[in-house]
Amino acid sequence: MEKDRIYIFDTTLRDGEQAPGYSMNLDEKIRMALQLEALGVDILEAGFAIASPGDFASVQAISKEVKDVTVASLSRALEKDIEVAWEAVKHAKRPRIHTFLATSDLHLKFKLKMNREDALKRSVAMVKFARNLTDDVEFSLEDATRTDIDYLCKVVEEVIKAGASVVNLPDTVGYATPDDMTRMISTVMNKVPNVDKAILAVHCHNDLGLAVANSLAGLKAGARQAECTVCGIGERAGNAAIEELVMAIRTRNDDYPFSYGVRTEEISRSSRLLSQITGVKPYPSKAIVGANAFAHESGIHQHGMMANSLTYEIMTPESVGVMTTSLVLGKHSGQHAFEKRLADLGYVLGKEEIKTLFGEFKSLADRKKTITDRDLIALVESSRQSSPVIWELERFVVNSGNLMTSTACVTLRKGDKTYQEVALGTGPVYAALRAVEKIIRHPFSLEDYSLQAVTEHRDALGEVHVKITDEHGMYRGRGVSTDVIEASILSCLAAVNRMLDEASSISGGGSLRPTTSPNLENDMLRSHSDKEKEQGDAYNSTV
Ligand SMILES: CC(=O)SCCNC(=O)CCNC(=O)[C@H](O)C(C)(C)COP(=O)(O)OP(=O)(O)OC[C@H]1O[C@@H](n2cnc3c(N)ncnc32)[C@H](O)[C@@H]1OP(=O)(O)O
Ligand SMILES: CC(C)C(=O)C(=O)O
Repeated sequence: MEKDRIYIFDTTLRDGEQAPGYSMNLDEKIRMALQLEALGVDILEAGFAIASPGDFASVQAISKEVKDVTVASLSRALEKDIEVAWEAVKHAKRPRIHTFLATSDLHLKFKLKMNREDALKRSVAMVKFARNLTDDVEFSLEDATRTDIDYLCKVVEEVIKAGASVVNLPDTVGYATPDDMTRMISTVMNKVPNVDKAILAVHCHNDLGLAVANSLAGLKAGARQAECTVCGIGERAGNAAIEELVMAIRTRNDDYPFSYGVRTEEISRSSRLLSQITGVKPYPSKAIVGANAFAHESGIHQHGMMANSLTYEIMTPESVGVMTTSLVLGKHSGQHAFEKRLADLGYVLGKEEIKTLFGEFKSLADRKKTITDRDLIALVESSRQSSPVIWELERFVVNSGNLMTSTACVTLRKGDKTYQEVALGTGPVYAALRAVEKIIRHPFSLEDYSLQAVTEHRDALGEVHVKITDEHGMYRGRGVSTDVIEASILSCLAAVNRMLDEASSISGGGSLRPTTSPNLENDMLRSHSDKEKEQGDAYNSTV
């Protein structure tokens, strides 16, 4: 069956730009227009030429730049507006004048102060006036969905007689439901005798979140032009989103058997350019173009996706120009996705190692919103460094401020006993390390301390390297945590454990042998939830 062709009328640069925060300058509008051409929209409403000299200049420039798209300018039903609109679009390969007048009694009475008869006459006169300038004239009955249906049919009939090639029936305030749209378009299709001489269009606003559903209903009932914007930007709650409308038609083509000229693989690029220009990103869960539209974090979904992407995706990311689906690792992820990501990173790990790492990963994920590849690498690498475990961190509290001496209360575990000490210091790290020193009762000096972020974002993992010395040698330690004090204590304990291990092997040999620098590296990585688990343990004694 030959599918009906629908026409996509993009109004990102007109109705979209009317939304606060979305103004674009001339250069930005041209870039966006060229991308919309690449996207394959049929008609591009480049602006409202009489609105300002800047709008005029951009409509004119876009008319000269684009080649494969009809370029329209909006104009009120006034001769001067129509003349200016024509001046702006006349250099386009396919120019269109889009003129409009409200037809609902509410708008006529309070805004335009006109009666129905005068509005009808003005509409007809202005379509004729525009037709003297170009063959392609679109007329919009503003607030059509709140217009008396018999009067609406009359206006449609008369403007078509006057030469309108497209008649648009907007849901200007987003009041309609899909049933209303079906009723309105079907009535016009059935009652207006010359309706086949023009294309009917829908232009739906999203005040009730129904703009795309209403546009689909209008198309199904017989409209063949849909007016929309990239990401659904536009007045108030916006317009129908082009990407949602087209992908709904593509994905559900049996129910909406239309063909269209949009190249869907350009959708993501168009949305990205809009964000880049306006500085406004679509919210993450925005359909089709939001950052999460093809991202899966939960274990059950990730497991299904790894078996067959159809389990949780109704369209491929490639079809809208997104490179790939992403399996985001976070606290809801399962072991299947965790193992796959590690394999992708080149780690071939045994079952036991995976199990241990997965536990550490879950603890880390409780603290960090998303786990990046660098977090995973830090996790694996940390676990692979062998370290003697003598002292372990149980918990700590630090008190610090610019007008006080820092204090730290640290609790360490050795075997099944816990030990606690309080120490002062010039800063919280120093205080914490002094408390460690008091607990272990083995003096050492801190020779070197360095802190760096190993991962990105605000909840980045901090990595601390320390070098400590005692009378026998120098020992290194490394600690990783989202809390820099914790990373500092962990790195210190890693070095301390190495130092004590060395000392015990010396005393085991009967005397403390002098050492050269053992240059040992020792890593620790912990999470708060490990600590929480342990909080039930009682303190046993204090040194
Ligand atoms: C539903 C829509 O999205 S419609 C498009 C809305 N977009 C915009 O308004 C953006 C661009 N607009 C503008 O820059 C300005 O409003 C202009 C240049 C068009 C007009 O500015 P001003 O002359 O200062 O008029 P203002 O905006 O205050 O008032 C609108 C006037 O247009 C009249 N008007 C409104 N719609 C129409 C129409 N379709 N046809 C004829 N006149 C209309 C109003 O009755 C009012 O007339 P009045 O000045 O005689 O009272
Ligand atoms: C001018 C028309 C098409 C409009 O933007 C609306 O009614 O929302």
